[in-house]
Amino acid sequence: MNLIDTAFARLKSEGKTALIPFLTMGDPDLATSVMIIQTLEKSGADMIELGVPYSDPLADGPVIQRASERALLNNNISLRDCIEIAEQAREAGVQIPFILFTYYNPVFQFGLEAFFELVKSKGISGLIIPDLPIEEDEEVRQLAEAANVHLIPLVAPTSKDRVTRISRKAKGFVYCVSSLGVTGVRADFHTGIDEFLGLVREATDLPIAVGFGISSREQVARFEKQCDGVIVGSAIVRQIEEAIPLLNDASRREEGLKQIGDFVASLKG
Ligand SMILES: O=P(O)(O)OC[C@@H](O)[C@@H](O)c1c[nH]c2ccccc12
Repeated sequence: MNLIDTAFARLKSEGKTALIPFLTMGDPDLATSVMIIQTLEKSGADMIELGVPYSDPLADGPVIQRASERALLNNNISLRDCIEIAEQAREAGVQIPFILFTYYNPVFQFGLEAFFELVKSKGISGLIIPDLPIEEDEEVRQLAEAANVHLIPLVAPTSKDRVTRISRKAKGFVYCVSSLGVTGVRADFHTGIDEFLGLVREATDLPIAVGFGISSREQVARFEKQCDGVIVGSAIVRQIEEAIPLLNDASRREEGLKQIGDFVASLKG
């Protein structure tokens, strides 16, 4: 059994929807990332997407691009550092599942076998690689399966014809992208989003989660009816960005963490 499966099974029995925050690791620094992860769990996160900063985040909007730049410029953190953060958070008592979020290049550079050896031993339960299409993911999928790490696919409203093929191979949950374009807070979503979510629901027995552009309790509530999980990235990364002056001042760090935690708790309702 994988922590993601047990989390969704518990939430389903409670009639609840998972709140899944995303954060960029190493922003503003490694030690603070562990504290933010603890804060996210305390504030109601049911699992967390741990984002590996990357120099060319092609699918990311400005907020996450800036977070990646800060993490890479300030700390030049590596993929290994990011995975170590997951282990430190576990050692600090965080129980919720971790989903490592990385573009393919850092994994390829690291070496597939070595990557899954490391991931397996550090308590990572899921993996999202947004630029790895199913046509090229056979080797990664087999290694992930052997490491009991769920390779979670993305489906977009433009890929209706691929939903069935992608869902058939999916593990953990299916990530439904709510809108076209890059990540970032939005006022509204793709016009056909409701029937798209219905299409994905029909195509898989796995939980489905929706992400892109979600930043308020109202928007989370809107998707809770149709989805088993709601992913919030940029809105939370923006809160982290705004809190950096507090987080960097030891005497005001708790105040900064509370600011982030209160925002996440407000999404949970
Ligand atoms: O930031 P948003 O609009 O809340 O969307 C979630 C997103 O941040 C996270 O899942 C993510 C971060 N980078 C990505 C790149 C592609 C797909 C998804 C992502």
